[in-house]
Amino acid sequence: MRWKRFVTSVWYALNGVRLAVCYERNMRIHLVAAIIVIVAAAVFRVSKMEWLVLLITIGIVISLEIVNSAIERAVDLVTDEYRPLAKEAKDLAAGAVLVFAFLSIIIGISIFLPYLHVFFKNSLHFHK
Ligand SMILES: Nc1ncnc2c1ncn2[C@@H]1O[C@H](COP(=O)(O)OP(=O)(O)OP(=O)(O)O)[C@@H](O)[C@H]1O
Repeated sequence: MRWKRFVTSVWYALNGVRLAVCYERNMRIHLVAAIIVIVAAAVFRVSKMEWLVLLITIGIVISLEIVNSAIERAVDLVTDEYRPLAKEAKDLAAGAVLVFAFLSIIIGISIFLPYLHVFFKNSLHFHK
């Protein structure tokens, strides 16, 4: 049955997400950051377009972290000895996460900065 195979593969994929959340410290850091960003976006009532950019960014960071974890496991499966290629594979995968995590900080700052500016300006007026 085709749908049964589909449900099984979704189940395995969800297990992959569970493994990343349970065993990867960096994944938990990304999740905490994502929750903070989502709460801030709701509080500041960012525009629909900004919501989309934030959600895409969060999705890419989390997906990259899951792929990075998969590569780490695949490398560990091949060897537990010191191998220059194993190092390169792991460092390259980690580099991919780092590049996009850095970009996502810039995206977050450029979206929230105008809202923070208005917020602090208004609270200064309120205290005068
Ligand atoms: N078999 C290996 N041969 C050579 N260098 C390795 C090997 N395994 C890991 N390394 C190096 O050590 C670093 C740390 O490896 P480790 O397996 O602890 O993963 P990690 O990058 O610390 O991931 P995490 O922090 O998510 O556990 C790697 O980034 C890589 O530079």
